[in-house]
Formats: sequence, structure tokens, C-alpha cells
Amino acid sequence: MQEADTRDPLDAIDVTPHDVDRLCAVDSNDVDPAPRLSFSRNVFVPLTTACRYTCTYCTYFDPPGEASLMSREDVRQVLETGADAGCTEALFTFGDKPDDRYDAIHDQLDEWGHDSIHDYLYEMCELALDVGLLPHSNPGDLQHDEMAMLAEVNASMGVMLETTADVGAHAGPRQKTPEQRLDTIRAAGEVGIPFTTGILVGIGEDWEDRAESLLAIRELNEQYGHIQEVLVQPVVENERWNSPTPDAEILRRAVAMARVALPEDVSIQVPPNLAPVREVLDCGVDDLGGVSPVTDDHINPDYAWPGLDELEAIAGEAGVPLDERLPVYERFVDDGGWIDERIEAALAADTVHGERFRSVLEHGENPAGV
Ligand SMILES: O=c1nc2n(C[C@H](O)[C@H](O)[C@H](O)CO)c3cc(O)ccc3cc-2c(=O)[nH]1
Ligand SMILES: C[C@H]1O[C@@H](n2cnc3c(N)ncnc32)[C@H](O)[C@@H]1O
Ligand code: MET
Ligand code: SF4
Repeated sequence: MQEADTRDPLDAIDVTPHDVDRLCAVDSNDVDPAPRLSFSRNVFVPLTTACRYTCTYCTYFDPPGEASLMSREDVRQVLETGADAGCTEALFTFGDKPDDRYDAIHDQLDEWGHDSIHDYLYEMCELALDVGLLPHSNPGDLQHDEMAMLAEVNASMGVMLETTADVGAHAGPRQKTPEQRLDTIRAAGEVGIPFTTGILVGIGEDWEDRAESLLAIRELNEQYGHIQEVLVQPVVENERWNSPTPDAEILRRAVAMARVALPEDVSIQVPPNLAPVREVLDCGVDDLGGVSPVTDDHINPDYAWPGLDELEAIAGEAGVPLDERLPVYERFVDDGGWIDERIEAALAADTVHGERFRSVLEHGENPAGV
């Protein structure tokens, strides 16, 4: 058991300079291509565009006064569109603790009977389960009790570590800090929820920072075993961020480092709308993440999802099968103890949606997919 953590979270991560140096020496020749590729069919629910942080690479958040909150009916509509298109995942990702900074959001939540965005999210996850979708929530930084509550109604959850470095992109009066991100990932481990994390490449970090970030994720996974996938995500240009996006060579090396740093049962995900996946596929990528037939990537709306035929083509050229997966990986469903009883019930084969989920889980095939 972990004792109460009064230490600096970065100190609590046992990453030595020697480990960092060794990982920095890895390149794309040191890894083998994965034998298969997977993806998840999702519908994206951007609950609110308000955020307490102001990451300088992000166009997702709106300033106070302009930020909005989706109503229950808005959410229901998006979820039903997704369920009708055969999606299995409801991806809830949105601004971090918006009610902290935006009185209007706080007041609206209050009017709807919620004392926090997390309380509202809980109810929207229940709605997703009702319409036949498995929630995957990434609401940003969470405390242990918030994580424990949300784990009851999520198949898996996630937060990007981004980087362990203090970068200018996270500057400002309210900012993402590596300590808080690591605390969130640790809280997920303590709670025991299958978890997605990753690094954002090109936000001012150097190779040592990338190695340190990947090793920090490895260390937390060694302690808790909860990491299901690690994203290697290039930062992309937009109206707020006009530095160049990392090129294919940088991504190849970062992906190879991720593959070497993490054990085999942790997937390495590269998003096909943001990265030149064809050029990095042989470096150990085995997952393309959530792809939506019905909604935009609201975080990076200028970058459209490739269609399913394009994903098939990518896998075909690499000579590997393409499998659809659920937002929770099979090993966490089979192992027992990882997913809450409400998610287990949703996955039971004798329910309306359970049969479809089971087919995706066990055969990588979605009978309802369009
Ligand atoms: O559409 C997106 N999906 C993102 N996803 C969704 C992800 O691709 C899938 O939902 C997971 O693979 C679960 O199936 C994230 C999920 C996380 O837990 C953490 C970070 C991300 C980042 C993105 C993202 O930038 N864009
Ligand atoms: C959900 C995740 O989206 C990522 N994110 C935010 N802005 C960008 C961008 N310009 N390019 C790539 N990824 C981005 C962050 O890593 C966040 O954690
Ligand atoms: C819209 S960004 C994703 C969720 C959260 N705001 C974070 O940065 O982690
Ligand atoms: S990346 Fe997430 S935390 Fe940062 S400003 Fe955008 S919405 Fe907020």
C-alpha cells in the first residue's frame, strides 16, 4: 500500500539519469512493427468549452463570457447519433474544472442541480450507458475522490501527461503542472480504472524530457498496472500555436522510445488525423485511438478523421489486420476487478447492446458499424 503522499510527486517517481540516457539512445531500428492495428469507434461529447487553464497550444477553450455548457438534451442527441452509427465509445473530454474560473458555468450547473462539472459528467455517463455506449472520460486533472466516483460509470478514463518538463506552453496564472498530472495518473492507479495517457510532442520539451515522461508513465504502470495505452501525439498548428509540428523523424524516434519504455501489453497509440501514421507505423504503433464516423475531433477541429476505408488501407499497406476495439482493452475485462459492475452489466451478452460490445471485444468486429 502507498502511504499518504506528502512528497513532491516528481521525486516519488523513480527515474534515474541513467535510465533517461539509455532511453534517449533508442531509435526506430530498435523496435519491431506491431502484428496488428486497432481503433475505437467513438462519438465525441465536448461537455463545455470553459477551462481553468490556458495552454498556449490549445484552441479548444473559450474565454469567459463565450464559453458554453451542453445541456442534457444536447448530450442525448449526440449520444444517440453515435449509437445509431454503431459507435461503442462515448468520449467525454472538455475543459478542466471550468466551474473554478467561470461563474456562469458554475451558476448553470447549480441551476441544473449539480455542484460540480464532475457530478454532471457522472450523470451524462449514465445517459451514455442507457443509450448503449461505453464512456471514456478525460476531464483533465482529478483528485482521488473525483476519480473514484467517475470510475463507477466509465469503461476507462484518461489524461495526457503531456510532459514532465516545465514548458512555456503551460505558463500563466493557472497552469497544468507535471506534479498535478502525475497525481491524476496515480489516483487512477489507486482507484484501479483502466487508463489512457501519453505525451504531447513538440511543446518545448527536449529528448531527455520525452524519455523522463515515458519513464514516469512506466513507473506508475509498474506500481498499479492500470495503463492500457500511451499516446504519442504531435502538437499541431492552429490559430493559437504557430510553431512547426514535429516531423516524421522526430515522431518515429518518440514512438520507438515509447515502445521500448512500456511493456508489451500497453498499446502505443498515434492519432491518424494529427500524425503521418503511415510513416511511423513500423516503429511499434499498434493503435489508432478513437475515430468518429459522426463527430469532429473537437480539440483539433481542423484535422478531420480519416474514414474507416482509409484505416483499412493503412493497415493493408502495412500487411496487418485492423481490429475494432472497445474503449476498454480486453485484458482488463477478462482480468476481473478492473471495471465497475455497471460496466460489467453493460458488457453482458444477454443485453440489447451487450451482444454488439461482445462481438467487438472478442472478434474485433462490429455488426452495427456503418
Ligand atoms: O479525438 C481525440 N481523442 C483523444 N482521446 C481519445 C482516445 O483516442 C480514445 O478515446 C481512447 O483510445 C479510448 O478508446 C484521448 C483520450 C485520452 O484518454 C487522453 C487524451 C486523448 C486525446 C485525444 C485527442 O486529442 N483527440
Ligand atoms: C486531449 C489532449 O489534446 C491535446 N491537445 C491540445 N491541443 C493540441 C494541439 N494543438 N495539438 C495536438 N494535441 C493537442 C492535449 O494533449 C490534451 O491533453
Ligand atoms: C480538451 S483538452 C483535454 C481535457 C483536459 N482539458 C486536458 O487538457 O487534459
Ligand atoms: S488542453 Fe485541456 S487544459 Fe489545456 S487549455 Fe485546452 S482544454 Fe484546457
